[in-house]
Amino acid sequence: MGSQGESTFGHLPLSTSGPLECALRGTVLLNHPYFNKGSAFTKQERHDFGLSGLLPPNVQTLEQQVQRAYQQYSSRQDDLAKNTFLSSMKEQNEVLFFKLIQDHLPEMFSVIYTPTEGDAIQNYSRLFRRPAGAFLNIHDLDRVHEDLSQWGRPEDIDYIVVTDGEEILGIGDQGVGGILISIAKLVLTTLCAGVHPNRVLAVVLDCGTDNTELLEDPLYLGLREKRIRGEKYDDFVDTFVKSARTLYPKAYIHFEDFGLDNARRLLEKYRPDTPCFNDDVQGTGCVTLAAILAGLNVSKQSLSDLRLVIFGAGTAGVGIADQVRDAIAAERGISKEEAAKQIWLIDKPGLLTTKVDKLSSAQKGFVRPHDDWEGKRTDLLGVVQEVKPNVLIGTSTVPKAFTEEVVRAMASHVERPIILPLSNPTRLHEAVPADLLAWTDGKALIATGSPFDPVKGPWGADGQDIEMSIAECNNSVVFPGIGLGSVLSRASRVTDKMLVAATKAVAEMGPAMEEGESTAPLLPGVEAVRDVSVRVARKVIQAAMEEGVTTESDIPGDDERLDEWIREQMWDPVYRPLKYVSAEGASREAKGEMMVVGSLEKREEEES
Ligand SMILES: NC(=O)C1=CN([C@@H]2O[C@H](COP(=O)(O)OP(=O)(O)OC[C@H]3O[C@@H](n4cnc5c(N)ncnc54)[C@H](O)[C@@H]3O)[C@@H](O)[C@H]2O)C=CC1
Ligand SMILES: CC(=O)C(=O)O
Ligand SMILES: [Mg+2]
Repeated sequence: MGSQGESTFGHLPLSTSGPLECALRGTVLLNHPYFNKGSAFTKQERHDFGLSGLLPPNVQTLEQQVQRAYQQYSSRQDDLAKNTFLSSMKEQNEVLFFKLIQDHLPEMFSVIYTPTEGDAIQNYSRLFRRPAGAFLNIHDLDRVHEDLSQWGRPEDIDYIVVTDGEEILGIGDQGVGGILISIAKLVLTTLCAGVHPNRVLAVVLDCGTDNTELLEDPLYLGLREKRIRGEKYDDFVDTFVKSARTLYPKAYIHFEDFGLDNARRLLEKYRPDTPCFNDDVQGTGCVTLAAILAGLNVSKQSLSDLRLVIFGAGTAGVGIADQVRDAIAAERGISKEEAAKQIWLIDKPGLLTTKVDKLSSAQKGFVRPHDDWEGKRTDLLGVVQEVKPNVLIGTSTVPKAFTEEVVRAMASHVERPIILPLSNPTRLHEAVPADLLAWTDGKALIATGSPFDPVKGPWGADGQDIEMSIAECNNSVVFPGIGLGSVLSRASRVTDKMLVAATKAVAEMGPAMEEGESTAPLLPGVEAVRDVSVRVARKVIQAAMEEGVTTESDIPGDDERLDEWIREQMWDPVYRPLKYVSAEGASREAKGEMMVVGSLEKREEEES
């Protein structure tokens, strides 16, 4: 990037401060979301960039703009309208967009992410105003490289999120609308981990859709045909990965919301020689293991005591099982096969035993011998009664599957049942916290896939009412930090040890660990996200160094300097002074030829 300078550490940082060179003027500048400051352009800038007469005279601060934007946001009738308002603001003024959300993160998190983003994705073709991100078409294999090449030079992209739209946020196949999950995850990497918003790329691989509602919708914007699978699909994904690697060799590739058959298969294919990560498998595995570790800390148990039942053995469920199994094996010094015996997976046929047909290779590592279960109930209640688990996880998309009977059966065997209903969006949760607490007399240790309000009840030491905060157990707690650490260290791969390090960092920052309080949330909340990301990134970088997979040479050795090095490179939503440069010889950044280059059409009604 043209305006980058040397950092105090003597290497080229990802984000910088100080004046920003800009070759745009007048309305073109006002319509460019990266450079636009709206009413906050200073008098000097208005003079230098030909803005006089294009703005009302009062020069305002970013804080005043945030105040106005928040009022506008609050006046929107419902969460989907708020989500649309924010998307529109992102197209007008990026700094204001990120600053507004950063200042109201606990309130807005669920509007920019699950559950509201799920509604926006379901309505993508109806709400569509302007395109954002890269749309790749399975029928245009020979165009993939060129289509992808428009987003910058080799050094311009740090972070790519790609989806094929098949299994979005628990709402199933959303076809081309999946582009919005790629965009939402990138917004979180910037908000939570300071990844530069202009150095990222959102991609959807359009392979058709099996969602009949979309196929029948005349306004649907994606390929109107059944999903293409098999060799053609694999060639398409492979062409994307190879093109991305060639065009943007430094970029980290984050796979999101691929279908069950593909998520793990693709991860295993590309992991050995690509800096890539599957959030639903690995991110979910890490954050859930962190919640379990925090819960066991409260119940004064360890991984050796763990008896884990997972309801819904799909991408997320098996991803969690893998992560937990590996942690047990490491802690107990036993084989993975032995460690897997502490985990029971349930899917549609009931408990996965050797008698169940059509098991995926990933599920096979966790099957129980059929003989052990001959004549026993293998439904959720039966398994809970038999196994007496201390941890129960839901990744099934079956709402209310954790019934009162199931939960009471669990609580009758363990003092502090750890219960994690993780299915998104909110309406698909296997149970809601208020019920779980009521059925367990406030004993349940809970974390949920989408955010929930605190729950009040008579669970204080002397029976007095207390309010319990409910931790959100969502991969968003951990993937931004893993991505930041991988990008900053330019890791050539994301190894298991890097993931374990990330998990430990999240677990140790959870209030339940830090405060040792039995009513404290199991995981850190959104208000702590940036600190969590710095810690996760530090641990990930240190693990990457131990593994010998870093390609960045200037990484400081000690914790304090490393934290400073990380923080220094995190992007912050602040206005930088603009310095006019003529277009001739100007950098691509100065000419606005970067990621967020929007079309110059008239903007939405919102003022910025
Ligand atoms: N909180 C978080 O960080 C995350 C939450 N999730 C959520 O987890 C849920 C599952 O996601 P994926 O694993 O990607 O989907 P998936 O489709 O791969 O897995 C769902 C599994 O549940 C099983 N299932 C469906 N009905 C069932 C029933 N009646 N009894 C038992 N099993 C049943 C399915 O057969 C499938 O194996 C979604 O709601 C998703 O939003 C996923 C990733 C991260
Ligand atoms: C959180 C997430 O990644 C999912 O629900 O798919
Ligand atoms: Mg996901």
